[in-house]
Amino acid sequence: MALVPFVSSAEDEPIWNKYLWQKYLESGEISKWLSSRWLLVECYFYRRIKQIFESSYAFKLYDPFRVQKEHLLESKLADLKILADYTVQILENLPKEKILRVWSHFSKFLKITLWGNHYDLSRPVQGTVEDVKILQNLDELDSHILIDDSEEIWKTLHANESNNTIDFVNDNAGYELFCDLCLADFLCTSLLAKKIQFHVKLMPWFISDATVDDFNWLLHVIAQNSQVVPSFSVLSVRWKNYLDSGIWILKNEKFWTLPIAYNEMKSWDTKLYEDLSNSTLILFKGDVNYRKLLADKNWPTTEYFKSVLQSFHPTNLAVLRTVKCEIICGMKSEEAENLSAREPDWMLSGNYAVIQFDRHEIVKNETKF
Ligand SMILES: O=P(O)(O)OC[C@@]1(O)O[C@H](CO)[C@@H](O)[C@@H]1O
Repeated sequence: MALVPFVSSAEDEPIWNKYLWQKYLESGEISKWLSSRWLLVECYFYRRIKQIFESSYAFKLYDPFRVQKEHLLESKLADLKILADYTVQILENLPKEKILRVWSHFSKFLKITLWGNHYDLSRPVQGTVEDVKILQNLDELDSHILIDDSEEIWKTLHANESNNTIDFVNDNAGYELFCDLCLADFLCTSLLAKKIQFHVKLMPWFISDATVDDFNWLLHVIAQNSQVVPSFSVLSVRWKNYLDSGIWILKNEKFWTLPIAYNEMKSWDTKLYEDLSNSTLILFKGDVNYRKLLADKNWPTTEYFKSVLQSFHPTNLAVLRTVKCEIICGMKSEEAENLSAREPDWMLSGNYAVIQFDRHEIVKNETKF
């Protein structure tokens, strides 16, 4: 069965169809469900679901995954409260803290948002996501972080003093998004960030990816529970203030729901590439973003992160990802083989993670936007 072109008045239709046409020209045949690249087929599948609703009058904006996403967040409300209490307590004392302690908080918030990526509905265990108590088990989880470039990220943010713009390319709604917002709050309160842009999805995507509605709904849920959870009230007021004052900006560009690898972003969406180039740091979250950074290729596991990014170097960038599919880079020699011998499914289990960083270096003849 073929991946037929889209018939839609949506703004992403021409670019989707141009991409499918280009694949046809490259291979000489129409892309098919069973023989095309995994990334293309998966993205096409979710875009196709969107098209079904798009063409209906009453269900144009319907999100078929909303119930699942709401259920996941509701089932995690107790953990949200624990994290909210922790965040409020740390941030209240932050101005008095010494720099070394601020670093240790930074590293903790990074790890919290890293493991938040575990809560992804595209790979549920028997209909629900297997629970890990992130905050309570943070230190034990350290041995499962295979690559940790947190210090490099910290140095980069410090080098630019308090002038940083940070871009989050978010992943899952609900608990993971809540972790992202706690990190973002930490970055603003500690003056490591002056402005933060969140990039969420334009349409329901990979079941639990966050959309603008999910973002607003999360804020609504914590505001609604403010009476009973005082830390929700603190965060809810502060986060609304960040958004109202333009310190936090919410975006949902069409590029994130295209099947295009990031090394091709500059030619397919120059404006987005330019916008990201003005940032101090881009934080990519999750497995699919990782796949797009690596152009979904099976690189040698020891290949440098910088080289797998190919031509994608808009600015400093980092990826925080729990490992859920069989591609990875930047590992030490024989590390992957040793892990495979011990735990054959380590690349699929989501029990391992990476924090990888690429420092931006201006290369000769590069146009810096
Ligand atoms: O991007 P996320 O939320 O971390 O992961 C999404 C995911 O579950 O979906 C894909 C399979 O459909 C895999 O790449 C990955 O395991």
